[in-house]
Amino acid sequence: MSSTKLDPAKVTFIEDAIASGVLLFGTFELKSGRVSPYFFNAGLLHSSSLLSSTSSALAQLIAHSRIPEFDVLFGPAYKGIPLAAVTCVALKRDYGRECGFGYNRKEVKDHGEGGSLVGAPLRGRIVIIDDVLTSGKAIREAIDIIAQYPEAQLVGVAQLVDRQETGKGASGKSTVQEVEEEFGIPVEAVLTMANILDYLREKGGMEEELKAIEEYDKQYGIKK
Ligand SMILES: O=P(O)(O)OC[C@H]1O[C@H](OP(=O)(O)OP(=O)(O)O)[C@H](O)[C@@H]1O
Repeated sequence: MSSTKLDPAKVTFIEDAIASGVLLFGTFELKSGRVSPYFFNAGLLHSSSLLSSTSSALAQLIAHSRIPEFDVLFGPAYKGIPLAAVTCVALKRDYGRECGFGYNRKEVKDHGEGGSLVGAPLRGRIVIIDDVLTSGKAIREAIDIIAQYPEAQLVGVAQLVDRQETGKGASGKSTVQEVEEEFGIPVEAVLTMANILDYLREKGGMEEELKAIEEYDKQYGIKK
C-alpha cells in the first residue's frame, strides 16, 4: 500500500461520511448532467456526532488554510446556515477564536425585525461558508449580498467538498478556480476529489469505486 499525505482528520471525516451515507458511491446524475460515481449529500449531516465532526473539520480548515483572519462567518440560506453556526462555535471551542455569525433569509421578512439578514451585521472581514460550489450561482448571490454593505469585505470561502471538476466554460478551470481568480480570494475545502481518491487508494478493497472515480477524474477533473 502506498502511503499518502492524507490528514488523519480527513480520513475520520471521510469514514464518518461513508458510514452515515453522506458520502455515497454508485451512479448519480448531477445538476450539470454529468453522471458521477460518487455523491456528497450535506443534507444528511443531521446528528450530533456528524455536526460535531463537521464543525471540527471546518474550524480546522479555517484555522490552517489560506483563509485569513476574519470577523464574520456568513452562511447562505439554507444549507450554509447551520454550517456557519456550528463552525463559529467550533472556532471558539477548538482555537479560542471569536467571530460573528450571520445569514440571509431567502424571502425578505416584512414584520417583526424585518429584512433579509439575521445575526452579525455585515461589517469587517467576511468569510462565506457553504457545503459545495457547483455552478457558482449560490456563491455569487452571497457575494452580491455582501457587496451591498460598504463596510464589509469578503476575504475567503470555506466549503465542505471541492469536486475539482471543470465548469461549463471553455477555460478548463473549475468553478472554485474561477471564483478565486475573479474575486481574488481563497476558496478552501475540507475534502477534495483528490482526497477521496487518496483515501480509496490507501484503504484498498474498493477497487471498482476507485476505478470509476479515476475514470471520471480523467474525463472531467481539473489539472491538479
Ligand atoms: O453553485 P450552485 O450551482 O449554486 O450550487 C451549489 C449550491 O446549491 C445548493 O444550495 P441551494 O441554492 O440549492 O439552496 P439550499 O442550501 O437551500 O439547498 C448548495 O447548498 C450550494 O449552496
